[in-house]
Amino acid sequence: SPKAMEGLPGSMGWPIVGESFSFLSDFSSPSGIYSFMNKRQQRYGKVFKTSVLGRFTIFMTGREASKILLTGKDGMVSLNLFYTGKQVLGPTSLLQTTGDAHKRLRRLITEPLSIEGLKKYFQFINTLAVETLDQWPGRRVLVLEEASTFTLKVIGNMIMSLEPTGEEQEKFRANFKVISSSFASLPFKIPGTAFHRGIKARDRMYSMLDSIISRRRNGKDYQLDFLQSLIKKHSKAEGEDDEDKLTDSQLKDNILTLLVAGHDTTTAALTWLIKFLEENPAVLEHLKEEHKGIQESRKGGSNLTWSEVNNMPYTSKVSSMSINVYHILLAESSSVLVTLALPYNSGYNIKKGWSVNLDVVSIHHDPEVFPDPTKFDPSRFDAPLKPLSFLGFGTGQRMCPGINLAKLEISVFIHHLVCRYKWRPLEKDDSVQPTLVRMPKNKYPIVVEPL
Ligand code: HEM
Repeated sequence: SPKAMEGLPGSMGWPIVGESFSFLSDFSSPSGIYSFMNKRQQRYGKVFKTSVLGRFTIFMTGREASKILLTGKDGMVSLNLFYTGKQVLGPTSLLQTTGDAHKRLRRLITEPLSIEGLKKYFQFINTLAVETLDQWPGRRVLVLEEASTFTLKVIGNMIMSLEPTGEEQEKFRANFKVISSSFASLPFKIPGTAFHRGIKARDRMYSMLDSIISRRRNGKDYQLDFLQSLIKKHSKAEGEDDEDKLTDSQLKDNILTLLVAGHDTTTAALTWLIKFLEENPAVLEHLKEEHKGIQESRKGGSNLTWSEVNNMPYTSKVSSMSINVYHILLAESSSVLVTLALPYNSGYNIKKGWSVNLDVVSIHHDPEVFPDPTKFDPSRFDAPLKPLSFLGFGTGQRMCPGINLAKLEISVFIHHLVCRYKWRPLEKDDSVQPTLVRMPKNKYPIVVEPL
């Protein structure tokens, strides 16, 4: 309550609405919530309290704060999802577990996301990128929509061998979109609301998974995908009591978790990158040189190979750069599970149960690490960075397990895009959607021509 937070620097704003209006208006502006944070940091320092979107909360920034919240002892904080997000994802989602249970679950469900695990999906991703781009010339392309379809088809295929076209794919996409838009909706579960539609779509998605799981178990269907390996290696047989194995509910909750955690993030990263390349011609030229070089050094075959995609140093820096400048996830929101001392010798404690946000945007603007923080300069990744200064994929026990997949999808797509096409935007509008994952409001419309 505001009373418990008395004495802490910061302001709770107006009764009920708190500081939500200034938060939301800064959120949708091109500079994002950085201006909200920056104004308050100037006034109160690196730790301040506020009241936004119905939550009394603390924002902290800086590497010391990240150390406490991200790399501290496991079980000190848990992810602070919205009520609707928790309900939609289900109680056994990786995002809702902490401590040893989190470690165990994470080991089981993220196994196929290792570099070696991804190798067998490379050809699918490569062909899909070529086929997607073949459809781009000669029409108005909404990059955000196209990137969304591409990343969803990739993950649908990896998880359950969904074909990129057909009735099953359409149903899967329709349900996923409804689930996704209910994730941070108002918490009213009555017919007609986004939350109610989300729960219904989640139930339909789970029925679809139930029937696939049952076909796989009784041998009517066999595929070399993520679901098959989970069923074979890690799922509980009836009556079995092995903590290291998953029940069917855990399996479904966590498949949905991978879909939700991996989709909007990769879609946004790919879209921002394409936008930034067009706005930074020198970087685009340098990137093209890397990719043309790869093409020219190929003897005979014209297809991108697994070893080539793992050797694109400039592309890797450019991808990190776009995440660094354009912050896909702005803050990490946690609930504190044990009382912790606030950093920077402030003398205050954060009490058990409080909500704390790590402001990642300000960390990425730290002039001591990034002297010209808004400049699109991939050479900033030439030398190793100071620990905890780039948190685009988080760090510590909860560091993003999808980092290799995201980088693979982006590198393959960008390779084919810059080798074969040029593009220009149809509108100049830098506004962003007021959503959890930062995306361009106009979906970045472009026209494309073959080179
Ligand atoms: C560019 C794309 C992506 C970005 C920027 C991103 C970013 C992040 C960040 C910042 C976290 C929180 C880390 C922490 O708390 O320290 C996270 C967690 C997570 N990400 Fe990603 N992610 C991306 C792609 C993916 C993909 C493709 C997948 C999987 C298909 C994925 C699955 C997850 C999961 C399951 C978690 C939760 C991990 C846990 O709680 O242990 N992400 N991601």
